Amino acid sequence: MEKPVLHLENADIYQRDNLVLSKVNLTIFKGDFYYLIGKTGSGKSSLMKTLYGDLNLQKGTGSIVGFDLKGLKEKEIPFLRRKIGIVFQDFKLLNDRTVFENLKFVLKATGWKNKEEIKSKINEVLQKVGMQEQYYKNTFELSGGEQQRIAIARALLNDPELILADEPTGNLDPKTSLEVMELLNDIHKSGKTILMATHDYQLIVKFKQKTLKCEGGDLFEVAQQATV
Ligand SMILES: Nc1ncnc2c1ncn2[C@@H]1O[C@H](COP(=O)(O)OP(=O)(O)OP(=O)(O)O)[C@@H](O)[C@H]1O
Repeated sequence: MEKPVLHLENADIYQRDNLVLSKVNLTIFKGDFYYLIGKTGSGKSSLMKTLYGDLNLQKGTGSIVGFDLKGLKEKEIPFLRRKIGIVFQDFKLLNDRTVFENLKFVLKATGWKNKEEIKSKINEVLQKVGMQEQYYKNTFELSGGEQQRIAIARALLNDPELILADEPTGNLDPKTSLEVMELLNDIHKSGKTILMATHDYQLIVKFKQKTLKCEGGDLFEVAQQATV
């Protein structure tokens, strides 16, 4: 049987000593797209943080892109993060450099050395997000939507097995949110696996996907019509 990209079994998600989500069971296969919804404070970001190694998995079992989350060692985290692409609400770009330098920084930090290969990879991901003309700009010169496109390009650099997007449209106006969502939708259609936390009901209705909900300390899958 095909190995899942992400598998959690009876996983307890903690913030310090607080149990945020209990006994989470979740399996995501290559090519899946899941929304993660739930009220403020219901545990979406805590789950995401556990998945990218920012919070420890203390109880239960979990594997993600071939890494065992239980007992994940500090030194393994950079290697885990090379195999997942992370997109944040606040973009988290380096604002003292250009678009090109932001992307080059990540490639260099993940072992890329050849100048031509670096240039060609950066060109490839910028083309995917429709930003190839803007490579020389400082990131602070870009609009929010453009910054998020660059953050998505950055997430694609190492051809990740899974993209974790935590409220990627949370700082964007409704029209720009739709454009960024269209981009994520295209990336999904090209074969990528995506888990996206969102509050944005407009997007959930327009781009129907499987949906997980955090509520009352539980995580469960909901039918489309029950997502409100
Ligand atoms: N750094 C922290 N230390 C302790 N508790 C935290 C921390 N961050 C979040 N929490 C608590 O964990 C619980 C879940 O928060 P979390 O940020 O995962 O929710 P969320 O669903 O992502 O919310 P939002 O939609 O507002 O981003 C909340 O009760 C919150 O107060």
